[in-house]
Amino acid sequence: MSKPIFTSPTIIRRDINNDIVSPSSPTNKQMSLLTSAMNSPDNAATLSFPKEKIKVLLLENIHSVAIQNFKDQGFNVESLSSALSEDQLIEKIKDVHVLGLRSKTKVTAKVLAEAKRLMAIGCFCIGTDQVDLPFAESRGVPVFNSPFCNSRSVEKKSAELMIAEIIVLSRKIGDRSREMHNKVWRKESKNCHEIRGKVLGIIGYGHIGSQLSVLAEAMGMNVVYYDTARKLPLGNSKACPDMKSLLEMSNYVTLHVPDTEQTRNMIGKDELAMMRSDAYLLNASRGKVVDIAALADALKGGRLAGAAVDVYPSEPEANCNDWENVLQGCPNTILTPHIGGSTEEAQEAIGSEVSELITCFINTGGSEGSVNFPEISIPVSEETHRILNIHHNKPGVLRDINLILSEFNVSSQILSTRKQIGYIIADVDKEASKEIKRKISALPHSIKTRVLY
Ligand SMILES: NC(=O)C1=CN([C@@H]2O[C@H](COP(=O)(O)OP(=O)(O)OC[C@H]3O[C@@H](n4cnc5c(N)ncnc54)[C@H](O)[C@@H]3O)[C@@H](O)[C@H]2O)C=CC1
Ligand SMILES: O=C(O)CCC(=O)C(=O)O
Repeated sequence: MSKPIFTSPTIIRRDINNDIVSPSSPTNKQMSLLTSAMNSPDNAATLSFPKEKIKVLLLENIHSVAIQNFKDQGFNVESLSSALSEDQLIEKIKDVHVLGLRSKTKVTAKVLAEAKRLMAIGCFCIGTDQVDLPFAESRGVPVFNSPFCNSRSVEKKSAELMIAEIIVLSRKIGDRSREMHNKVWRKESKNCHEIRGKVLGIIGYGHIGSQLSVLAEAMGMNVVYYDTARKLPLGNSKACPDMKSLLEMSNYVTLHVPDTEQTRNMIGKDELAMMRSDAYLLNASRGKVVDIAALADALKGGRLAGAAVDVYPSEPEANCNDWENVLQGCPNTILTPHIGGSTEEAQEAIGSEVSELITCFINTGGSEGSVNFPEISIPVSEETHRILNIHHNKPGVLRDINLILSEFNVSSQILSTRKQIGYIIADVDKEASKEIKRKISALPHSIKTRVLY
């Protein structure tokens, strides 16, 4: 899981070249630590940032380790405990360079269109469905996440949570506990079962699903899974040819798929009807994957033995005391407020990983770990300046860039493309960087160009 991460701005090591520095603070030595020259429509003139002018907006209570990492870089950090609505975000995003969020803030095309200075987005979680990734890509904004750190609590944290819920459902602990709090002593074993020897059906056998598979087998369960991609079966687990066969044979069905057009409402009335009437459904993936009205009907009608739900089609932006949901009051139903990734261990690891990926991108241009951007990095050199160029991926653009570069001494160069954009890093002679930057910025297909030195 660990990737080499640059936490310090090693490429930038001397006083800023006055030709490139913003006239507003030419003597600030700090400015030598980071110079960013972006040619987006709003800041076509060369811009150089003192580090404290890099504005980082963190939403949804991101772990303090991330705040500290950004502050250690000298960035200006604002951290809020809740999500922001689209309108609130549009208002705030205008002068933000780095946006950090978790699962609730929606970064729509409308928001991104206003984000003229945005250099990077950090999803301090696994899922990235809350960000319009193609639009961010088209604007040259890389999105980073933490695909692994969250996993054991969801995989690891979450996988641990799922194991806990499987046992709690099987022994009806939720209902018994609620009764005890209401003075009811009801000791019974009817419809309570061991999990050993039971079939766990995992839909989505990725990081979380496969971690869960290992834990479940260790507890004596038989694991089957269904995934649209070919997956290596871990331990004795077995792939199902289709979702129907998994639904029919499983005592527990657990969902670990991303939110996509294909997975929305993938469990509805028909799929619930395929499940055994003594089976349980668990969903800690995304709320829209399950039709919760149909699930509530099945639970109330006794057509399912219970459910554990962590995610909902609509979730509040912050903690509240007036949350309402159709699943409230359903028998043997555990409802949790999207806590699959909420352990201190996971939040700290995520905070650290994502802030380091973003810092690396800002300080060196290295884009490894991005989910919507060409992933490249090359070692930094003391001897050169670094040109970073993001451009529309059109025929001829590389020829035009290389024509410019061919006039100068280039010590290293790397290019990678995705559907819409190309990203090039070139290390060039120090004296030439300003001119190269100016020429490449002027190319019709350039989206953003930065110089690091
Ligand atoms: N409740 C919570 O707090 C958390 C929820 N999550 C959610 O869990 C999801 C899964 O996380 P990971 O396992 O890390 O993701 P992953 O990307 O490693 O695995 C997802 C798997 O689902 C499969 N898949 C995609 N579409 C499918 C379909 N239509 N049918 C069957 N399989 C399909 C993929 O091939 C992949 O193997 C995340 O996308 C996120 O939405 C993640 C962390 C915490
Ligand atoms: O903890 C969170 O806010 C989000 C967890 C989650 O859903 C994810 O990692 O995708």
